[in-house]
Amino acid sequence: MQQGERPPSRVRRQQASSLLDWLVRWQGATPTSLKVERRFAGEGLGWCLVATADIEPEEVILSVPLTAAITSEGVDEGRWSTHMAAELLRRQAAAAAAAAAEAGGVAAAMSAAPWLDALPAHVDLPWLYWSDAELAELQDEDTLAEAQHMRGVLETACEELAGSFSRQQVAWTLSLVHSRSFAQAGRHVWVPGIDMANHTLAPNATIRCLQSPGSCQGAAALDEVCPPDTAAAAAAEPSRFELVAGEQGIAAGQEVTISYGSWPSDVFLLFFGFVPADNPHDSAVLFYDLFDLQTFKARLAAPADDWEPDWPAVEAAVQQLEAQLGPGEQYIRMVATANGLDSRLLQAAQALLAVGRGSPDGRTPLSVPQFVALRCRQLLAAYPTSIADDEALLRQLESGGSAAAAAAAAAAAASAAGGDEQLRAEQLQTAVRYRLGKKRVLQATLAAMGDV
Ligand SMILES: C[S@@+](CC[C@H](N)C(=O)[O-])C[C@H]1O[C@@H](n2cnc3c(N)ncnc32)[C@H](O)[C@@H]1O
Repeated sequence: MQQGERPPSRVRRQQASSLLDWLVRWQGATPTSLKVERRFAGEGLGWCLVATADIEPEEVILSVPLTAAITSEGVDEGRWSTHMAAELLRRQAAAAAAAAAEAGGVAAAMSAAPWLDALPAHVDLPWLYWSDAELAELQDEDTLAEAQHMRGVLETACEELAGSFSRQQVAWTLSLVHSRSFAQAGRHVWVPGIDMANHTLAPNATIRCLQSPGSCQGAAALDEVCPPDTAAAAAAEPSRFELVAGEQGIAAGQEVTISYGSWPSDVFLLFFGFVPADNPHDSAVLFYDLFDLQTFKARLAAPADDWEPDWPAVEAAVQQLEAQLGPGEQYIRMVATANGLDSRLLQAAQALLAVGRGSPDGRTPLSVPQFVALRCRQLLAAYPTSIADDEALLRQLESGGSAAAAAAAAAAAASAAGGDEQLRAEQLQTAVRYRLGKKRVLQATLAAMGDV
C-alpha cells in the first residue's frame, strides 16, 4: 500500500461482539457480572463502553489479567510497536487456524477471534494513511518531520515482517498498536476490553495496573518469608490492568471514558488519529532551540529583508547563552500553551534580552513580552493561511455533512495551496482543525503579552 492510498472502510460495523463475554469466560477478566457493554458511538468515535447499571465511585469496572494483553516487556524501545504488531498478527493467524481446524472447539473459543473481530478496520493515523499533500495541510514543520520519522517505523516493520504479512496488514496493525496501547512502567501495554474506552477531557474513569508479587523484583525473596505454597500462588497470580470508576461514579447509560493524557494535539493526531476539540493542553513551538532563539533576536535588529545570519556570531552567542543558563535543562521545543509560556523559554529569553540589544532599532532593550509577541506575530504571518481562512474552510467542510460541499472545499484548498493532488475532505478537516489549534494558541499568547 502506498501513502495516501485509500484503506478499507473506516470502521468495521460488527455486531456488539462477544468481546467482554470472551474476556470473562476465557481470559480471567472480572467482575464476572459486568456493568458495561460495547456500543457503536458513530463513525467518528467508533465503538465505546457504556454503563448498563449505576457504577459506584471507585468501583472496578473491568479487571483484565496481563496474560490476555500484548506488551512490549523486555523488547528494545526502538521496535516496541513492530514487536506488538507481530504478536497481534500471530494471534490473528492462530485464531484463523483454530477456527479452521475445529469449529466450535475449545481452542477456537479461547483464541483471540472475539478481540480481533472487535477491532476497527482502519484508524486514520496521518503517517500511515495520509498523502504528502494531506500532511502538508497541517502547516507544521515539526509535525511533518515527526510524521516522516514515523513513516520510517512502518518501513522498518514492513521489512522485518515481509514474507509473512502484507504491507496493508502491517500498516493496519501498527495503527491499532499505536492508538490502543498505554505506556506504563517502561513498557507498552495493549489490554483487550480496556482498549474500548474513548478519551475525554473530563473522564469519569481511570486505569491502573496491579502488579503481581510474581512480577516484582523482590519475588524471589517471597520464598524466604512465606511457605512455598503461598509464595508459588502469589507468583502465579498475574498482574492485572483495571478500569476503575472515578470519584463521581458513573450513571447507567453514560459512556465510560478515560483520559489518554494531557497532550498537545500533535500526540493525539499522530498516535490516535484525531484532534480533540478545544484542547486546553495544545501548544505551539515558539523556538526549536537556542539557535532559533538567537537567530530571531539577531533578525529583529537586522535592517534588510534579505538579511542572512552571521553563523559564527550566532554560534558564539548561543555558547555564551548556554554558559549563562547552565547545564541541567535541554532548551529545545520551547512552547507556548493556553496556560502560559514554557519556563525554559522565559529563562532563555530573559538571559538573551539581558544584554539589551534585541530591539528592532538595535538600541532600546526589549522586554520578554515584547519579544514573545513579535515571535507570535512572525509565526502567524508565516502560515500560508490565516485563522479567518481556516475558520471559513472548516465551516465549509463541516457544513451539514454535505459530501459535495466538503469535496469542493477540499479541491479549492488544494488549488489554493498550489497542488494538483486531490485532498480527501475528512483528512483536510482534521488538518485544518489541527493547524487552527496552533494558530489560536499563538493568538492567545499574543493577547496575553499585551499584544505589543
Ligand atoms: C483506545 S481506542 C478506543 C475505542 C475505539 N473508539 C474503537 O472503536 O475501538 C482509541 C481510538 O478511538 C477513537 N477515539 C477515542 N477517543 C476519541 C475522541 N475523543 N474523539 C475522536 N476519536 C476518539 C480514535 O480513533 C482512537 O484512535
